[in-house]
Amino acid sequence: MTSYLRSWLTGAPVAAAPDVPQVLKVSPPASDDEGEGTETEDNSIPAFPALNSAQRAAPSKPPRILSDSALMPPPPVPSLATRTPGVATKSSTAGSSLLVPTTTKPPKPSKKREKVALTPGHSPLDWAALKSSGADLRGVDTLMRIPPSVLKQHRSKDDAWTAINGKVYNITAYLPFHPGGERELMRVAGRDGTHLFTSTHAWVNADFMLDTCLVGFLIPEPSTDSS
Ligand code: HEM
Repeated sequence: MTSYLRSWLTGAPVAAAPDVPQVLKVSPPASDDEGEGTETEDNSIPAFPALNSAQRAAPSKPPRILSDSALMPPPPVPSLATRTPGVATKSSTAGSSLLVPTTTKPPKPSKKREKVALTPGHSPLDWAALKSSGADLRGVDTLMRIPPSVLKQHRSKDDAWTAINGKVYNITAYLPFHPGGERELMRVAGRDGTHLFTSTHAWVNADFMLDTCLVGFLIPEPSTDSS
């Protein structure tokens, strides 16, 4: 044993040492999957980049440094503090390109919709109560076919009709209940008020609000041509 250690340390050839077990060199199987690999299989890891690759062939160059003119210009400084919501900035290079487009529109200097103080007993709830009270708000017995010439005859405060979306309503009873005021509502008396009505408040359901005031349907003026 001592002679074996000495020869191992000094590198001298080992003399016959029958008491020392032989170290066997065991090579692993060629492939884990196949188990029984052939001894000729090459398991060496390829060089990366490959020895015959273009990378290796190309002479190594230092990284290209861009000149100022080749560089992308820096982004403009956003002028958010001075920005008015919904208003585009004057210069497109002064930060507006960074701003998210907005759907908010600046308030239009349009005509103000005047809210009218309704007299006591004329709230929307009072109107709903009157509608369902069974009171005659039409003033006619049957629904009629009404041409514009007939509609025109009903344009006074005591007898006001108007046409909304092809339906003719007696708006006389509704006048004091109208949140926009009697005067505004009287503008459509005796004529087709569809356009004015929709452009003022398209969300209002006239069909429902005036259902008990329906007097008929607007028809085109019958032709006076006798031939
Ligand atoms: C004949 C059918 C009409 C009905 C049933 C009717 C009904 C109403 C209702 C329910 C409101 C309140 C809406 C709300 O608070 O959002 C209102 C408001 C108003 N209406 Fe009418 N309306 C009629 C016709 C008209 C017409 C023809 C005009 C104008 C020419 C008009 C002008 C207004 C105005 C200015 C308001 C604004 C009041 C506010 O801002 O609160 N309406 N109307």
